[in-house]
Amino acid sequence: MLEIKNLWKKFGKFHALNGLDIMIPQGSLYGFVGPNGAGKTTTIKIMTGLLSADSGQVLINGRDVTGGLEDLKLSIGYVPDFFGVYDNLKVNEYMEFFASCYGLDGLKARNRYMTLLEQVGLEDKCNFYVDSLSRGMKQRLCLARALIHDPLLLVLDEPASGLDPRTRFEFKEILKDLKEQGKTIFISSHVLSELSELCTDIGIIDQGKMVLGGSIEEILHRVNATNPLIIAILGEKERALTILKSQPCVQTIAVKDQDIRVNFIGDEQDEALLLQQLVDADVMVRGFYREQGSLETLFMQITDHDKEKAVLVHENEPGL
Ligand SMILES: Nc1ncnc2c1ncn2[C@@H]1O[C@H](COP(=O)(O)OP(=O)(O)OP(=O)(O)O)[C@@H](O)[C@H]1O
Repeated sequence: MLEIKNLWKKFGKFHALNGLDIMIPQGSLYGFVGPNGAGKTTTIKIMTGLLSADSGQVLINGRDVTGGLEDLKLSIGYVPDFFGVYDNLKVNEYMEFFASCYGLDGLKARNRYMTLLEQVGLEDKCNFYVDSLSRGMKQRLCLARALIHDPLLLVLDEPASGLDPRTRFEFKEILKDLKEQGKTIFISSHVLSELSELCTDIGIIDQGKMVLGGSIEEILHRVNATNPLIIAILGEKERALTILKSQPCVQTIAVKDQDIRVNFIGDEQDEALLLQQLVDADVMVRGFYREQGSLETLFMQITDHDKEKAVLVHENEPGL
C-alpha cells in the first residue's frame, strides 16, 4: 500500500535517515518502533509531506508521490504527537473547519463528521469547547479529524503518550475497529510491548535504518525457529542423550531434572525426525517444543548497542 524506498535525510552533518525502507501492506496495522532518536518522527514528517527527504521515494499503491503534497494530503490522515491550541472553537466547529479544508461543507460535512464523532465516542460533545476536553478526548477528536477525507492510510505519531491505561485501552479498541473496517494504520512508538499485541506488522528502526520488518507472525516464527528445543522426558535420560549427541543438528545440550534443553539448528522436518528417533528408541517423551521468544527480547537484542535508548515498559508505565 505505502512503500518507502531508500530514504535519506541529514540535519547538518547528522544523518537522521540512512537509506530507510518500509513496506506497509494494505489493511495492516503497522507498528513502527525504535529507540528515542531513531528517526521515527523524521520519517513520518516525510511521509506526510511536512519535510522533504534528501533522496529516496514514497510510493502509494505503486505510484511515486515523493514531494507531491496534494497526493499525500488526500491519501494520508495524520495524527501528530501534539494537539494544537484551538481557543474558542467548539467540537463541531473544529470538525467543520477541517471538513472545509477538504472541500466538504453543509449537510454533507455535518453527516460525515457526526459519523466520525460517533465512531470515536464524542457525538455528545459537539457543543463543548475543544480546550475543555480531556487529553484522551482530544486524542480521539484528532483521530476523527484525521479521517474526515476518508484517507487510505492513517498515520499516528506516538498516539498514546500521556494517556492513562483505560484511555489507552479505549483508543486501541477504536484503532482495531478502524482496521476491521479496512483502514490501513501506521503507528509509531518507542514502546514495543503493547504495539506487538495490537499490530499485524512491525518495523523496527534504529539509527535511521530498518533493522527488522514483516508480519508479527512471520517474525515470531523466525525468532522461535532459532530458540532452544525443550525435550521433556520420563526416565531413559542416558539413552536420550546418546541419541542427541549423535545428531549433526544438535549444537549444545543442557540437562535440568527431566528436561533437556538443546540448541538445535534444523527445520521442522529435522525436529520431527529427532522426535521419531527418540520414540523409536523407547524414550518416553512428555514434551517436545521450541522455547517461545518474544518481540521484546528481539528488540532488546537488536538495539543493544545503547542499552539506555532501548525501551521496554512494564505494566504500569505509559505507552500504547
Ligand atoms: N530539525 C532537526 N534538526 C536537527 N536534528 C534533528 C532535527 N529533527 C530531528 N533531528 C535529529 O534526528 C534524529 C532523529 O529524530 P526523530 O525525531 O526522527 O527521532 P524519533 O525516533 O522520533 O525519536 P523520539 O522517539 O524521541 O521521538 C535525532 O537525533 C534528532 O535529534
